Amino acid sequence: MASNHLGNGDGIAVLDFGVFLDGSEAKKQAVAAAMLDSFKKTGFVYLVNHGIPSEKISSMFQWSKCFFALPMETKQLAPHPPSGTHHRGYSAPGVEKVSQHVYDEEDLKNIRTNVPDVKESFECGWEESVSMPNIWLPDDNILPGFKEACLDFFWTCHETELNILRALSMGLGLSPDILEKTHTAHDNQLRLLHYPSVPAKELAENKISRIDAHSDFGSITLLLQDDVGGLEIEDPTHPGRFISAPPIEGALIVNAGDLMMRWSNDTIRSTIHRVRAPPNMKTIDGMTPERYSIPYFCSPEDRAVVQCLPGTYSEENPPKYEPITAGEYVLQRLAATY
Ligand SMILES: O=C(O)CCC(=O)C(=O)O
Ligand SMILES: [Fe+2]
Repeated sequence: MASNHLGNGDGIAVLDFGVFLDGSEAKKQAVAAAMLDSFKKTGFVYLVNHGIPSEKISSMFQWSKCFFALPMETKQLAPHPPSGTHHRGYSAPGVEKVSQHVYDEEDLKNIRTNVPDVKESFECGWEESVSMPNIWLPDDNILPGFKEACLDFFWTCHETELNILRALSMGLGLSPDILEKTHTAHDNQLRLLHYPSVPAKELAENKISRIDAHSDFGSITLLLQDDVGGLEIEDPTHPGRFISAPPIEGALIVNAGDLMMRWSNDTIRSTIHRVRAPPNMKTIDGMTPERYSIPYFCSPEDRAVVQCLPGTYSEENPPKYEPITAGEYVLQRLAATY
């Protein structure tokens, strides 16, 4: 059932999640255990038969291409607000800069100017949210169907998220609904990402970046990528070294975020990852291929207090983190990205 893309015991496991969705209790438990094991070792797992229909995925990538192909002035009609804390709408290339725990304004400005992240993104959440309202193109006629497609995809991903959280809870030996219970407010974020074609040399020499090394903030992230490649994760056995997390046909990548790491008292890793030049890329006139990806960031509801779960600490291994509300932690990280 489990295989491994690196062909050894240390890499990211590739699991058949269909066995969890349809299997007997014993089979569910086996998938849950294998998933937890991969999260503990690498912070990542690949899932096939994850429950998101492949037609919906291709269609969402098509919508993403149509959106980013609009003229810049049109995309700017759904502008991401200047502050990182209202994380909705369109961000042009170079505007958002992902960094790892840098909060000083001056330092952030320097990082942003010296090595810009050459990507553009569109973020949305659930439509009725009052705390973080969506920002759409002002006229439905500009890209008819786009908003509906995003919202439909949002809810499809949410279902898969809940199944993954059940598996994780079971893996941790806890009641299957323990994590799900704090995710019913679906304060999640669907992100469409486009990495335009850029000069290969500048990317290879790190004069520009696609997305710099960072960990995700929330509980888990579901990540879909096209077949271009370039995603890398920090090698858990050699900090500072990165290994490739290549696209696998039909597979969803799931990675754990900082809140999951805190919840599990560091048993689960929130692994640093980045997007670099794709390996063995075919350039055209010195330019890289463009790349599209779709992350879906899952967060517990803002009020949820994230504290080490039963079974993850003991007298010899006390809790490493103070309890924090999810809202407080995520806002603190988001504020540093713009
Ligand atoms: O584009 C990717 O594959 C990764 C994106 C990512 O890590 C993020 O948006 O947090
Ligand atoms: Fe990420």
